[in-house]
Amino acid sequence: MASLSSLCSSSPSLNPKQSICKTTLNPSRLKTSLAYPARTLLTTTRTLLTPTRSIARDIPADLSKTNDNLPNKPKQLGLEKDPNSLWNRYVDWLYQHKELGLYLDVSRIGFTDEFVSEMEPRFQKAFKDMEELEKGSIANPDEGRMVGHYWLRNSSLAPKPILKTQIDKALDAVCDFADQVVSGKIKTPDGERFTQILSVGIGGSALGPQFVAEALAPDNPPLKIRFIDNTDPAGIDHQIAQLGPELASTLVIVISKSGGTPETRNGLLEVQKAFRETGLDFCKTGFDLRTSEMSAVGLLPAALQGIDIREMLAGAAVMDEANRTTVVSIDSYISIP
Ligand SMILES: O=P(O)(O)OC[C@H]1O[C@](O)(CO)[C@@H](O)[C@@H]1O
Repeated sequence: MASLSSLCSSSPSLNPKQSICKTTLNPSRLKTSLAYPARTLLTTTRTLLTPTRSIARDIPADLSKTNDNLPNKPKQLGLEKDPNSLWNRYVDWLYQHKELGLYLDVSRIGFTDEFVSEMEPRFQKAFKDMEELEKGSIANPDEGRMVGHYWLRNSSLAPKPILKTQIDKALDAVCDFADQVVSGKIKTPDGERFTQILSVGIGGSALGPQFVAEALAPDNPPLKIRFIDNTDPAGIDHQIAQLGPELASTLVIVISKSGGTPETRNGLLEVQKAFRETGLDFCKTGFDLRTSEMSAVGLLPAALQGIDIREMLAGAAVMDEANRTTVVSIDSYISIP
């Protein structure tokens, strides 16, 4: 059985030197660190903060002064008012992907048929560029980087066999680690199950996991997740205070693609301090990754919440397939009968 101490020292699958994405795509690495409490001498003195009320709620907006009342406002082409035209436009422009149960209604966006025609060459260029990206073209010339997001969803698309192997191995490692945490094989140093995840990261290193947690996590996930995604000291204190005694069974995940973002480091230092103040050690391990919601950065928090990440990837691959169209027209949309 994997133990926490072995994990903290050198778990082979999580060893930075064996990172999949680090050596795969470019030297710039995303670092994801895991930290665990080492003791449960919990004597927190932090108190919950009283939520403040937004001042905007106290000042009613004057809705009589909308843009519609401004003189000389140019008529926005493409915004139909007639109910029949609106319905036809809806029927023409509603996108539906039956397998995914996805609907996208762009009919209320104020573009005209002429605009769509004018943009056609640019659409075609975008489709071509996407095709090249999937094949491994350099998308970031400064850093000589390929963009492998599509391969994460379907590793057989990776342009080199070694990339495929590395992607598959990383996915296995994430699944294995998450399974062991969720099943309780990997425990806190006191032999308790982990109950909480605290994700520390900012901007792109927080938004994907936040979105997935909101959209896909079960109502009662095996581990609940919370985020420190800004530098607001009161907000950080609030997150830590809300953990209460469960700080002792919290798995901290620190995400940063550069590894040098001051805000993320501040968050990490604050969490470390909270551990220290409550008598908990903050032992670290880490692995280097590429930044993408569909890389370990997003997959690990998702798997720890009980989300079937292989299914999530399969769904994304189906959406990728749908996006490989080269047609932007009402003909490519499914009409409402
Ligand atoms: O992932 P890193 O390197 O910590 O960088 C985070 C920063 O990168 C961005 O995600 C994109 O530039 C910002 O929103 C954020 O401040």
